[in-house]
Amino acid sequence: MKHILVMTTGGTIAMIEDQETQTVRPVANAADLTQAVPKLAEYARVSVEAFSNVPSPHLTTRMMSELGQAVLTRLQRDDVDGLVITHGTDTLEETAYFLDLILPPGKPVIVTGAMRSSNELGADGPLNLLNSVRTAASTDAVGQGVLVVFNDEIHAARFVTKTHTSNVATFQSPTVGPIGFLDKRTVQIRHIPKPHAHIPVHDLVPEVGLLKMAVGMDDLLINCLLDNGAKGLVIEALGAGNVPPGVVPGIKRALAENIPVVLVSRCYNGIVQDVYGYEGGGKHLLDLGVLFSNGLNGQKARIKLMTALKETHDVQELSKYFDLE
Ligand SMILES: NC(=O)C[C@H](N)C(=O)O
Repeated sequence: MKHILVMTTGGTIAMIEDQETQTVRPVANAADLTQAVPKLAEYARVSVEAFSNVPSPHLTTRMMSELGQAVLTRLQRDDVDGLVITHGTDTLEETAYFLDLILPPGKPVIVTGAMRSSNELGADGPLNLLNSVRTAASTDAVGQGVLVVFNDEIHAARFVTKTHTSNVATFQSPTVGPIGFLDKRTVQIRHIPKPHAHIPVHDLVPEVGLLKMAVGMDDLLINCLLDNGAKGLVIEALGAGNVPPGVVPGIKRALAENIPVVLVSRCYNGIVQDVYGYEGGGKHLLDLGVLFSNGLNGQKARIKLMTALKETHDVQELSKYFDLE
């Protein structure tokens, strides 16, 4: 039987709803998670280790780096066949993608969580945990990069995103869909993710801003970030990758100061491209030296830039990371 290590970080999966106040708060012992699912023993020998017990909006980039190192050392152990990380759903996709970037391909690493706290009717944590252990113990999951298992679906970390504030089917992979699913009997991985960037760093550069574009915006916020030590910018552009003309001087300033600018779209589906040649259009931005994100959403492009900046500040070199997913 395979040995799967469950590392707990916190999140709603490790919370209970207070009946009096109707608010949700962390429980004392996150390790209780596995004890609540005796069926785990049918699929693997499971041990549990608490990394932290925080709601995921409290996670810092330093904690993310420390988690990355903790996961790396556990994966190097001969007696560990795979890892499941339980995590709050709010920033789950960022941690999953960071791990996907820094970990060598090999033993399965699954990230999961819950939308309903452990004592709520229809709590989804136990089944998500069981399905994650089943996936981690599956030979088909070996070498697929970090996966997110949620609501009977298996998603590649690089595309999955939280799409709903409360629904248990919140995790979706826009444009590409899930790579597989689970049913009562089987774990089915139906699509193999393409090779992706591997950036074997130990931590991230935190000073990377993420800015969403909206009608009539100018470069005020970009200048504010640059004046306050930003080392990189990710712009969530309009449509296929366009910004209002008033934003362009800020982008030019960033590039002149050797601050890389990465372009993603604020659209839920699709990728940014050099389609429009007008002032602030994708072609104009590409010609200025803006990097395109190859389908990542804003928060993931930010994680990639924060990670890649540990390796190089050279825009040409950085572009190689963004050519890959
Ligand atoms: N469903 C959840 O886990 C949400 C929670 N606020 C968290 O991210 O920690």
